Amino acid sequence: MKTYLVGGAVRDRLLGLPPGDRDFVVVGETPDSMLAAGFRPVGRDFPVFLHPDTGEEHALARTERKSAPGHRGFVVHADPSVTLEQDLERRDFTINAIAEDADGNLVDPFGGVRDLEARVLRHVGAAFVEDPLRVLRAARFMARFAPLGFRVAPETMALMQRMSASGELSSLVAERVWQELCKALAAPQPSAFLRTLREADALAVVLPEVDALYGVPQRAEYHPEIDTGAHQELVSDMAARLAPGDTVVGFAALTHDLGKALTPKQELPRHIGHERAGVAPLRRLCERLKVPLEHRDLAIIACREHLNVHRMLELRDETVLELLERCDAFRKPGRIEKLVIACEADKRGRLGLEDQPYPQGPELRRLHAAALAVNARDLATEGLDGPRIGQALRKARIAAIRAARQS
Ligand SMILES: Nc1ccn([C@@H]2O[C@H](COP(=O)(O)OP(=O)(O)OP(=O)(O)O)[C@@H](O)[C@H]2O)c(=O)n1
Ligand SMILES: [Mg+2]
Repeated sequence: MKTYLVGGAVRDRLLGLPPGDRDFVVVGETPDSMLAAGFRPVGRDFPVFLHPDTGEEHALARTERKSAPGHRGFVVHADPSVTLEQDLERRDFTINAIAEDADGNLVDPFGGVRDLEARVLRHVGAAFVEDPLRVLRAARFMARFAPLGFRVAPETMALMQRMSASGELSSLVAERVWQELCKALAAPQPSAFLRTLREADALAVVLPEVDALYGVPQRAEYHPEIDTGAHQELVSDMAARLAPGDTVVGFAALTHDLGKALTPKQELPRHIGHERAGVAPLRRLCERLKVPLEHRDLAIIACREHLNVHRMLELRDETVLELLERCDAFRKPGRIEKLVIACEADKRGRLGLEDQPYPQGPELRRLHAAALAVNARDLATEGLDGPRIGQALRKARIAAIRAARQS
């Protein structure tokens, strides 16, 4: 069987990055011969099979890579006459179109190694336009590779702009868009995802709520030199630095200020009420992209509460408890940690404040731990019951918060 390693695994090894999933392409086989060799099929529309021992994905060489509405992946036609080169020709980027045989020899007909060395993300050929998702893929590769010095080739950017103008991007299914956004948030520089999509005129199509922040001035006393769009970029990159790979924190950091696009447009805006105004566009975005509940819930909390967390040191003990209650922090204790990091990213994601400490974070963690240590069972043994136990619990928690603050 003629099997080649292809795509991300070859690319990342050549870049000296740790290996991720391995994808293989198989030449000269049919679905039947794969099944006869013990491979297991994946899905219905994919000529992709799992290796009987390793479980790794093996795709038949194919000449079409169209995405179809309603399908998560490609509708493809594979037949045993398709050559390796024909398969590589229809892939997205030259750096993803390098194959490696079992002896470690590279097959690189489109100059992928050269582009890796030159740090260029370049489309392979005219077939690039077959899948509009590739505009988003370009952006998420930039989130990962911009720190290594990569840029998008001008001819590829021009093609991406034409793809955006064609309107096809709006036909992408939610799951595929969310998957690319998630990969960008898990990368070291999510801002490069946003910038690449903006340059390609695609951000307004796939994330209009996020796009709306560009051109909106920031509150003057914070950093008048940049707009709210640039602020969300800095905050997203800071979140990626403080919690690498944590897309729940990353999504909350990205979306915490969506409301600023809706607060009155003044020359020196104060954005009063933006934390409440942001919830509606955030919910809309989450519904459209079918954002998982854990991501959605933290993002809504961060949006509504980020100002309270920043004001943490001045809040009354009762208000701290209310903040914890609104975060559902007693039933979901892991949440406060993530909220704190998203808020820290907001504060430190400001020009000149990158290396400043964020004392509100440790303080909220400490008070949360103190309030969590009070439990209803202890109160029940004091003979309380029903609604009185709820009141007693709140009182005891407020007392615990006060004691922790004074200690
Ligand atoms: N729309 C797409 C999706 C995938 N591919 C090809 O299929 C390979 C594997 O796809 P995938 O695993 O999604 O991407 P990787 O490049 O492997 O990146 P990752 O490291 O995220 O897995 C890609 O390298 C590329 O050659 C493509 O051409 N067009
Ligand atoms: Mg891969």
